[in-house]
Amino acid sequence: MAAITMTALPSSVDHQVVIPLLKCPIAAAAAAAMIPTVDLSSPGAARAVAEACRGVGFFRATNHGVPSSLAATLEADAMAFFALPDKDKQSTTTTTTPAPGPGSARPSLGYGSRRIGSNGDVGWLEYLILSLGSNSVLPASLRLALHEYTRAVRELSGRVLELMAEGLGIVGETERGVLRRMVAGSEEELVRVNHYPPPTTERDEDDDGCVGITGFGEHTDPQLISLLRSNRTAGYQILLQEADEARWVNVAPDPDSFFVNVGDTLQVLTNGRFRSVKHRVLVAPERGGKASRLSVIYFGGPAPAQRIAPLPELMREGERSLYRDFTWGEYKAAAYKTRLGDHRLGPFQVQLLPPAAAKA
Ligand SMILES: O=C(O)CCC(=O)C(=O)O
Ligand SMILES: [Fe+2]
Repeated sequence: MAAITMTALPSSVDHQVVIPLLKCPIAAAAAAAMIPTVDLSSPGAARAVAEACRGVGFFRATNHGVPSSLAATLEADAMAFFALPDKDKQSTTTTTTPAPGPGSARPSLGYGSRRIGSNGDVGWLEYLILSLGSNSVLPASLRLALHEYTRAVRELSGRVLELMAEGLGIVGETERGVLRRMVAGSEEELVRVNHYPPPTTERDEDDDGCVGITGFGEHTDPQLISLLRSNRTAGYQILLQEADEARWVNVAPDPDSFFVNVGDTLQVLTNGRFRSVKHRVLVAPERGGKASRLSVIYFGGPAPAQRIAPLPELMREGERSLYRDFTWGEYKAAAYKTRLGDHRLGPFQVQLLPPAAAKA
């Protein structure tokens, strides 16, 4: 097996943490064709969004209407933040919330490095995680940039949720807002800024190509929807299900687009018609490469008391729910007690999912 020796650490924290190695998957060029792209301004957008969510659970959204200047400003401010000394970054925690203990029902808000959640997951990254409703002690310009950016991305998320509903056949001015309304004003919206410093490594190549290290371990996102934008540094991968085989596929970075993920909650709300897709970030040492990956992800979740069950308007006669009833609060509590890669919907499932895209 190939070996990677880390010779530079992104932070002085936790030198003992051992970050797992990963094998690189198939070449990005071959993978590009497998990632659906939806032009959100096109008349067929609702149908295309639904098709992508049924098949892959993931798509690249173009013509999304979020001004590129907002992302550029945020990116510059976030990079400046991550370049601060560790002690300054670590003092950036939310003012109102104490750190959660192991197995807690909520993520630790504020700055983090290497450790993801409280159950032993680690990755080659540092990050900021903020609840849109919380008070954080961030440098003023970063706070403003995040505010402006998330305001635009929230709006985009609402539009995409409407397109999803429409693509599922829920039409009518009011009716198609069913998913959008679950997220808007729920106070369960999070934004996460991830910074993956370039590793300085010695690497070997094995027969299948290179290996890298875990930036962010494999998982599905628990909320309804996630919208990700990154800079030009590669690393994001999704697990593509093809017939009986699942394989990791590189998603070529595209700072002009948003990448939309179906979350676990949306899978349940659609009774398995839409799929939450497993994804991860691999940090691969490119020879001589010094580029950091910076990504910003908006997560849209419902209110804690929201009942999560298949939407009645979608259910065909005689169709049974694949899941037992639960609330978002219950799911969140269960999800944050697990490891990243666990099948978190498993304990809520009462019937196996049919093969992807088999349902109309
Ligand atoms: O940072 C990335 O590119 C993706 C990270 C991710 O999947 C997450 O934060 O849920
Ligand atoms: Fe994720």
